[in-house]
Amino acid sequence: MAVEEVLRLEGVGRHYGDGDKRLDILKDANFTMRRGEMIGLVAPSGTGKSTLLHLAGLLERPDDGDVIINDRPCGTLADAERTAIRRSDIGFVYQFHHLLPEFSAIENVMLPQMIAGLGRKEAEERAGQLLDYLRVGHRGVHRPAELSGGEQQRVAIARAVANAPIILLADEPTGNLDPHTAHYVFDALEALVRQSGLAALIATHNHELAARMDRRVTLDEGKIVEL
Ligand SMILES: Nc1ncnc2c1ncn2[C@@H]1O[C@H](COP(=O)(O)OP(=O)(O)OP(=O)(O)O)[C@@H](O)[C@H]1O
Repeated sequence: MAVEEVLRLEGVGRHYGDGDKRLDILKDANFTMRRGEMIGLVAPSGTGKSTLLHLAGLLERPDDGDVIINDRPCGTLADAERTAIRRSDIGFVYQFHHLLPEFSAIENVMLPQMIAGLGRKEAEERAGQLLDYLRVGHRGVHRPAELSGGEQQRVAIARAVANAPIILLADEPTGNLDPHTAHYVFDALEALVRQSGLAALIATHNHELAARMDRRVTLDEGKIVEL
C-alpha cells in the first residue's frame, strides 16, 4: 500500500438475507482513499451508502474481501482490535447529531478524548479550540437542545475529530439542514478536513456540495464507480 493510502476496500462483498430474500448490496467492491482526499458518495437511496460507510468504519464486517486501514487488514481482527482502530483512526458524522442531551456542547467533544485517556484539562482545551475553529465556541456551555441545527452539527463534527482520526466518514451530514445552513456547515467541515489532512468520505444527496469535493463515487450494481 502506498504511504498516503489510508483506506482500501478490496473485493468487498456484503449481502443481507439468504435464498430468495438475498440482497447483494456490495459485490467485489474496490475503493481506495488517500490522505487529504475529500470524496463525495452520491448514489440513490437504498443502494448501499450507509452499508459502505459502516464497512469502512468497521461497524460491520464484509462477507467477502477485506477492509484495510493504514496498511492493516481488518476483516478478521477481533472485535476489541476493531474497536480500538475505530476509536483512534475513524471519526463519524451522521445526518442527526446524536449528541448526548444531558451534556453541554463542550463536554460532548471532551468525552471521546477522556475515554481515550486524555486528562480533563487537555480535553477541555482541545474541545474549546475545535469549537472555536468551527465557530461555535461561544455556545460551548449549552446543551444540544439549546443549539440550532447547524450549531448541533458543528459540535458533532468537532466531536468526530476530537481524537484526531485519519479518516472521517459522514452519512448525509447536512441532510437535515436548510440549504443555507447546509452550505455553512459544509464550509466548516471542508475547512477542517483541508486543514487537518484527513481523508473524508461523505455521502450526500446534495449535488452542489458533491461538486466541491475532490472526487465523486457512486454505487452501481454493488460496485464502487468513479463519477
Ligand atoms: N440489516 C439489514 N437487513 C436487511 N436488509 C438491510 C439491512 N440493512 C440495510 N438493508 C437493505 O440494504 C439496502 C441498502 O441499505 P443502505 O442503508 O446501505 O442504503 P443507503 O444507500 O444508505 O440508503 P439511504 O440513502 O436511503 O439512506 C436497502 O435496500 C436496505 O433495505
